[in-house]
Amino acid sequence: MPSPYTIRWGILATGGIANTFCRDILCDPATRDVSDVAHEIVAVASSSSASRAEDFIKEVKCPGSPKAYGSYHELVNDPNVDVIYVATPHSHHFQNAMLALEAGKNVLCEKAFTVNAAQAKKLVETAKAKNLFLMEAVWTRYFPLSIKIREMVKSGEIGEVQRVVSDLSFGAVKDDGSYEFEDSHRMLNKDLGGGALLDLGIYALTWVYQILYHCQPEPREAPKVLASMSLYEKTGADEMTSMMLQFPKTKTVGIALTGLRVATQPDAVGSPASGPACRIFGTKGEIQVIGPLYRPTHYRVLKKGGQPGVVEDVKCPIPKDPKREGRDGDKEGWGHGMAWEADEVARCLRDGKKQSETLDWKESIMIMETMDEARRQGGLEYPQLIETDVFDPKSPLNGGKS
Ligand SMILES: NC(=O)C1=CN([C@@H]2O[C@H](COP(=O)(O)OP(=O)(O)OC[C@H]3O[C@@H](n4cnc5c(N)ncnc54)[C@H](OP(=O)(O)O)[C@@H]3O)[C@@H](O)[C@H]2O)C=CC1
Ligand SMILES: O=C1OC[C@@H](O)[C@H](O)[C@H]1O
Repeated sequence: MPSPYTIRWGILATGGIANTFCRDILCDPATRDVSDVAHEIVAVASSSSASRAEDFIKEVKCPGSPKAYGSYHELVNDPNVDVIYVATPHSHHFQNAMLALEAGKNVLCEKAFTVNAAQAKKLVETAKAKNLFLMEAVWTRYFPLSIKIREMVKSGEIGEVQRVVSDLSFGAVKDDGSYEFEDSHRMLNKDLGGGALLDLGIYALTWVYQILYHCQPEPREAPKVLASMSLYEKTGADEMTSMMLQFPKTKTVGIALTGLRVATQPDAVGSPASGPACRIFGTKGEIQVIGPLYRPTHYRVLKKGGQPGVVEDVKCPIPKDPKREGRDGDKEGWGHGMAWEADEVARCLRDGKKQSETLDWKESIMIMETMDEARRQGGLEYPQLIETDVFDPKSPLNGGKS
């Protein structure tokens, strides 16, 4: 068997999702039936210090001898790195991804891609000009469950799809109504691009887009957007955003909901008892996706005229790597579902592709435009430092060092 195409990752930031991502890409690809590509972590950077990067390398039990850097600048200039994973808060994505692209590095950037569409366009222009790969890390799109559902929609399994309703909301408030997060936390802090829309709303929109936009035949049309938003009185970040997307040519409608005060599934995350988090309505039936919509592992197909109570009920568990030690007492081993998007990056690099067909630049920009429009209607603006589309390698968001 030919050896897998192995890509060398540089990890930019050492927070929660960087940890999960690294553990996932260090799982044996065979556990998810992958043999054509593989991953290696060759460098990690923390804006705090090189010793924080060293600690992180130990935390994720990274094999080999990855470099530990105390600045993002050093990381992007490491000649051994093929691709940078940007895992900072939303506020930082544009400046950090530009830093990497300007240094000639391919980029996988966490969601939401940027703070606004103008920034996303600048990233794309730069990737194009420098002939580099660039992708927004919406991992959910690469789940086998998502691929299967898009195939069912395209093949007409539930007839013509007319409507999608999707919701990703956290009930993150205590009994006294105050938030479980500090106001300075990235979920609520406008300096870090906080609020429901950029953090969670992107997934509700992902489900609308991957069905009603992505499954359209070319040329695909952009939606008209009507939004309602309520802002948290203490920080001004959005705590509830509801969007209606109308695609006039196909006469379809998507409703994307997100919020921090009420939960999609108040009983338990992943519980079907609270009902599906996404409903895809077709003329011959319906597909229901059980949440959470960022990491779904369960869907149902209901057919028109079917026997009452008889549904196709499908579970898609995320493979674990039994050879890796359990995480935080998780005896099942590692594997959270993030490796599929990393496999896509590896295949694109191997095949010389600069963007992923599953979430291409045009669609990422369009989703940012939808969020811009929701923010315009809702009156949500972020500080100029994080809204600017002017790249500054010395920006405090890049660690302030040149
Ligand atoms: N795909 C998914 O399922 C998930 C995606 N995310 C996305 O990942 C990104 C990061 O989220 P998460 O890992 O939860 O965030 P964390 O706060 O846990 O980590 C963010 C990291 O960014 C770096 N950073 C640099 N400047 C700042 C700053 N001013 N304030 C805070 N952190 C800073 C820090 O790393 P260092 O000090 O090493 O530089 C920090 O550890 C977000 O875009 C979020 O939307 C988050 C959770 C899940
Ligand atoms: O992307 C995400 O998915 C999981 C959530 O817990 C997190 O807030 C968000 O950033």
